[in-house]
Amino acid sequence: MRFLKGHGTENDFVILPDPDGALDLTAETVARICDRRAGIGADGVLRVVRTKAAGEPAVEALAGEAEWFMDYRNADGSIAEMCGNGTRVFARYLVEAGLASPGEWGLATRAGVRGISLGATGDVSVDMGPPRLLGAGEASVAGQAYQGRHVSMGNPHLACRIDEPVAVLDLCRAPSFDPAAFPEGVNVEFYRPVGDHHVEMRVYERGSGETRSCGTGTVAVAVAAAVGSAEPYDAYAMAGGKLPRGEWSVDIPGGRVTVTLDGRTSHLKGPAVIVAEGELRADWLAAPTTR
Ligand SMILES: N[C@@H](CCC[C@H](N)C(=O)O)C(=O)O
Repeated sequence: MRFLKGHGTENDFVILPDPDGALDLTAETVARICDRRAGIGADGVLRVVRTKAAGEPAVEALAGEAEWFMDYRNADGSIAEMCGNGTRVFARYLVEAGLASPGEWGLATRAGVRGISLGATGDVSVDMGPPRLLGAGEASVAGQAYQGRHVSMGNPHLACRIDEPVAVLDLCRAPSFDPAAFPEGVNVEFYRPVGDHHVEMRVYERGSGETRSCGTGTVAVAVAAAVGSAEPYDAYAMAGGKLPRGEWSVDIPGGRVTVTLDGRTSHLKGPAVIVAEGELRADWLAAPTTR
């Protein structure tokens, strides 16, 4: 099985080209590939498949709008709706492989079609769609509770503002949250304002643990920071289309991205790097997991 390795602000992925949807990619195989000691190691897998061959009727219905589908899997093998950094890396791969042209085009995801904009080299910009503010939530780390905003970017986020530098948080263990409020699980971000329209952030991702960056999380944080505490939580949830405006710099452990909110939608801009390519051995793939 051919693979490539890439990252976007050190959120790293194994890319599996599967244009015709021939791969039977199980959760166990994804978890083995993403294992950082016994596999290649990654925060997730990006399966590159033609939208018409996605194998999921809701995605195949997008084939008229987007030639390619990003089938994103978390490191534990679970399936997620969206991955912001993944869209940039996926787009850079398609262009480098000659499967798409520099310019503007749509990419299918489980959260819908996302607008990609990129040149032959350099940063990739993605129209991430309108963030949805869904109310309040709470996460706890080492017995300390933090209040946050529930933001949907197609996938669920809980963006918690903290007053201390994000570096001091102990994210060796998953933050706890109310499973009744987040039945599908949640990606938990902690952010602190460090300047005008500038925040630092760390994230504990559903299905992958702490990562060095999370694109959908950076947008969720920019929205939470823009809304601040001035508005009651439900006011934004109920006010259709009343989204904030402004450009935000979000510092994550893996670098910096720019998030632009224009009152209607959100844009994420940042780097995307293809690092390596190779072949997964058939005998390793076929062998049972040994520890
Ligand atoms: N790292 C991603 C988000 C990946 C999915 C997430 N872990 C989930 O389960 O929702 C990003 O860059 O957005």
